[in-house]
Amino acid sequence: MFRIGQGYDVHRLVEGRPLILGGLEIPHDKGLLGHSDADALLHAVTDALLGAAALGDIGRLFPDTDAAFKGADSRVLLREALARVQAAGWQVVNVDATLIAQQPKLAPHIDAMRTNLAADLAIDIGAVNIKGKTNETLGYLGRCEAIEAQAVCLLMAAH
Ligand SMILES: Nc1ccn([C@@H]2O[C@H](COP(=O)(O)O)[C@@H](O)[C@H]2O)c(=O)n1
Ligand SMILES: C[C@@]1(CO)OP(=O)(O)OP(=O)(O)OC[C@H]1O
Repeated sequence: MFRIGQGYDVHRLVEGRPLILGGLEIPHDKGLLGHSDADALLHAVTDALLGAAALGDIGRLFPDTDAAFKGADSRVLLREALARVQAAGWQVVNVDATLIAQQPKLAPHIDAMRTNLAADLAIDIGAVNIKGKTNETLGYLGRCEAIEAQAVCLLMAAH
């Protein structure tokens, strides 16, 4: 049996924060604001996993009112979500994601992000795809006020 899940996240770009995406620190003059490290890509992937397994969403598992998650490494949150998904009898088949970022250019960092995601999801790098898009200068994404992530995930019954 197979199940599909979808995830979405957006975080505001501000000065004085590192830009963390896919578990990487990417050189940029601004970073994403959030309770955790604000890794929008990993949050969208986490929600896609949880969605496919009908296990709710990232904010229910890791509330942004809980001091335990302040400054949290989103890779740790993703691995914990994966453990819940696996405990419910599922394994990840593949993940595909899109990052909408007017700046910076993400292409040089895509493979390193895929490596991190593949490691955290315990799947082959060939089962992880990440795409960068600008927003053609339109709206708040186009004005570099935020970065958005969208993800889909396919799960397969483990047994
Ligand atoms: N932050 C980004 C945005 C885009 N790319 C790469 O550029 C290609 C063209 O993007 P458009 O938004 O103009 O369609 C896109 O397919 C990506 O390969 C990027 O690396 N980083
Ligand atoms: C990750 C959590 C928890 O630290 O906080 P944020 O970093 O603000 O991110 P968000 O995408 O709002 O997701 C859920 C949260 O509860």
